[in-house]
Amino acid sequence: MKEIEIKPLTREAFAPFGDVIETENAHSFPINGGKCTRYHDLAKIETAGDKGRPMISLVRGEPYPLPLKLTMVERHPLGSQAFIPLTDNPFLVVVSGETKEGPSEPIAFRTAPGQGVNIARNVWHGILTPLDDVSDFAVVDRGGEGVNLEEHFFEEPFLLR
Ligand SMILES: NC(=O)N[C@@H](O)C(=O)O
Ligand code: NI
Repeated sequence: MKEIEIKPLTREAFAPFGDVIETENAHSFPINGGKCTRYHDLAKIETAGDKGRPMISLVRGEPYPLPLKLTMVERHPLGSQAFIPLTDNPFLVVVSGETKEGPSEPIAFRTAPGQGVNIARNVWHGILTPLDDVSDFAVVDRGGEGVNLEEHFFEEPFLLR
């Protein structure tokens, strides 16, 4: 099994796959008489297809142990998908590029406390993978008609560590 090193998540490294949702180095400005700071326009929500619309859900996820055997990735052809942690627990973000034969070798990131991600439409990714403890997330993705899930199972799994 080929091993993949899990790296810290950065906006730059994740840029080809979507957005990192965090306050660090974000465009921000005071609102409400200076009582709040707005970290503005951090991610692009994409909703394509018939009756496409953005929707917000909450997800409570069980943690996965590491090293993790990655057998598949998925993608959503009709919309983006954002995971915004509601705890300080880290989670694993796995993405793959696209080749003529399908997803490329995956890249694995570990979030810092509070970091979220918005996975761009049609980008191959691993399913939500909390680490360390049960974790809650706000999920912003696409509702509407049509099939918005495509899965790819690797011939050989990868070991993420
Ligand atoms: N289905 C769902 O809400 N999440 C998955 O698409 C995932 O990427 O975890
Ligand atoms: Ni997904």
